[in-house]
Amino acid sequence: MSIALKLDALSKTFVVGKQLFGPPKGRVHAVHPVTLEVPEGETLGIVGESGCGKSTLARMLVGLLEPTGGSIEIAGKPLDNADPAVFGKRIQYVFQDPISSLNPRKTVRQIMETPLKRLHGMDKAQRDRRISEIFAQVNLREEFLDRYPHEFSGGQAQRIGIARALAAEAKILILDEPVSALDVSVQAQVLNLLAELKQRLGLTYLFISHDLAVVEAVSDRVAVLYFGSVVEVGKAEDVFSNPHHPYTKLLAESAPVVGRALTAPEGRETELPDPLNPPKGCAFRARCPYAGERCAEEVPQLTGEGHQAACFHPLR
Ligand SMILES: Nc1ncnc2c1ncn2[C@@H]1O[C@H](COP(=O)(O)OP(=O)(O)OP(=O)(O)O)[C@@H](O)[C@H]1O
Repeated sequence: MSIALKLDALSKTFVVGKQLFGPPKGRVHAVHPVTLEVPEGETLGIVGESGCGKSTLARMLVGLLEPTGGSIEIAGKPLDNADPAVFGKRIQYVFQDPISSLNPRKTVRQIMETPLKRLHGMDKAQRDRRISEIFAQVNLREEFLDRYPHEFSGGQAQRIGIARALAAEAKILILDEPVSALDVSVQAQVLNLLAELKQRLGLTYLFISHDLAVVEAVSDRVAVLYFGSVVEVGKAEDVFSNPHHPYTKLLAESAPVVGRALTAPEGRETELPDPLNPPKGCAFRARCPYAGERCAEEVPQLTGEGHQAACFHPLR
């Protein structure tokens, strides 16, 4: 199977509190070096609490943020220093909040036309034909084309967001919490549509979400992010039913109540460490019931075949 997306030691550090004179106040390692391969046609779920680096990772993948280190390859071609249009044709982003991610001053037709003109140089007749084709694929009526984003329900607006991403003809979509702003009944419709499009168009998805139940249902594999690092990766059914990393177990036990604070064993921290003052060793150790001396000294790396975890005391 060929590899759609390959990340090699991809990382992002933000410099915060820049001063005119003197050193910056600090650095936030939002994404530690991440190495991952996503085979063509796979849905890779990415889960983790707020602040663990999901959006930073996703933004680097679509060229919205410049990586500090490492590289991104799509279908074997590096994307280093690529033009935004090159990113756009290879990988597209579907945003969490569909209505506010669409330009409120443009009609849906204008929104759809932009990528067709800019990325594919299509003339008017070609654009009209392509827009009709895409609208049929996402089950939207063409009469919607002359309306503005605020005239739509959340579910319709998310279909428009998906339609816009399809217009670029990219084979990889980053779905950033694509259904979490929608009513439960509409969530299922949008997830079914995404599944159908993936089959029909041979797409590869990165599906980012807080909602483990949704991620488990839609993903082939899952990567668990903690404090900017992938701490566990494996087949979706294995990762949640048989977690190897104590953090994944904590996440799985906290599901499916979205937004509920994670619980921790008595006497243990419940919060993420301070990103400006990261701990030495394993970033999860203050919350971990199994933490020992080695965890305070060394950063565990991903180990294992297929199902991998970055832990000195993995659960079996
Ligand atoms: N522009 C920035 N400057 C400084 N720090 C940043 C910036 N963007 C993100 N961060 C920090 O990087 C870390 C990762 O943030 P990120 O938004 O990627 O997490 P997330 O998992 O997507 O969170 P959420 O689910 O809330 O969107 C956090 O500590 C955050 O405060």
